[in-house]
Amino acid sequence: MAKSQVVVKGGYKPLSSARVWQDYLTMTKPKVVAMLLLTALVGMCLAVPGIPPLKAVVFGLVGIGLQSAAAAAFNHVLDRRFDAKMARTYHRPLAKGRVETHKAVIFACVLMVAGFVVLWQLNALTAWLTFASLIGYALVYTVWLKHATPQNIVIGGLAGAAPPLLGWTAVTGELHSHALLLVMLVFTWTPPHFWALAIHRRDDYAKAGIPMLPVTHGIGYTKTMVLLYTLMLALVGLLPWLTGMSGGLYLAGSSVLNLGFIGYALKLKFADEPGHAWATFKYSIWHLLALFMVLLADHWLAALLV
Ligand code: HEM
Ligand SMILES: CC(C)=CCC/C(C)=C/CC/C(C)=C/COP(=O)(O)OP(=O)(O)O
Repeated sequence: MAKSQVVVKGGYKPLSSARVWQDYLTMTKPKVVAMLLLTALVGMCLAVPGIPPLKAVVFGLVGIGLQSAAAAAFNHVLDRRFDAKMARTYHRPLAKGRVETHKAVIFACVLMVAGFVVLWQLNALTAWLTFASLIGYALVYTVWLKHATPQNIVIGGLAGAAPPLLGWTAVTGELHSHALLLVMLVFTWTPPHFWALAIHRRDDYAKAGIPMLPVTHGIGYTKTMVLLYTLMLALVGLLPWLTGMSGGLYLAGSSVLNLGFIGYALKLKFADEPGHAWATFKYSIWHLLALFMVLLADHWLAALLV
């Protein structure tokens, strides 16, 4: 039976085109890419005093979005056998065999090339840095780090942390220390974001033979690491204010958000209850969304006040 067919009474029926579209969309990890684009957009806005140029915003978001989606699709291809072993991922299009591997590879390549060409219209620096992030996630993390060390997501997290810098260079064509501060924020946020989920899904990762921290070092140790990284995030979170990049609104907003994250991590370590690791993971997503909104609000407030 062709993989694009399903068994029905009396024969086979092709998958509906809506289902096929849905599968290709799923391969791009749309919610993750949306969050990556938000951090890129904030990087673009913080790079200049007023509103960034429309061409840089549109081409930058489209290009970074296409390359991120390509990286996610490559991840689906390369991880399909591991995805098939985990309850969270066994229903994915490639793991289930609904999309054939060669079609997914072509899809990812088209997104990758299109994204590169779009970013090239802006500047070579952004095109190459974004491509490096794609390689970092799709190859270095997915193929090697993920299966090699429990520090996989710490090192691999650099690719996911890059979009604020990519947004910044899309607008200015140059690297800037303030853009690197934004990268540091996402980089420090990633371990508690992921390890909270990995605690919740520990048995899944063990079954698939993936050496995530709760599998190799135990849940108690991972909870300690989550707490330490939330404390580190609170310190890194002070840097935008200490360096004069952001003002009082940012300091107040980020402090509330970071203290909230520390609160979740403390409860996870010292007063855990069923479902709290999952709640901590969910909080991490709202935390990052709100943190970048606060950075933006603070930046525009400063522009209004001068
Ligand atoms: C190496 C770094 C990272 C790892 C290993 C990781 C891992 C994961 C995993 C496994 C999920 C799926 C959870 C589920 O079962 O629903 C997830 C969800 C999510 N991640 Fe991450 N993540 C990383 C970095 C990032 C970054 C940098 C961002 C954005 C800036 C991000 C944003 C999100 C969002 C928005 C979701 C929710 C998606 C949904 O609800 O479908 N992640 N992450
Ligand atoms: C060009 C650019 C900015 C690239 C970065 C692209 C990108 C999609 C980064 C997000 C990181 C992420 C979702 C990791 C989870 O992978 P996983 O394999 O551990 O999770 P899974 O088991 O859910 O697939």
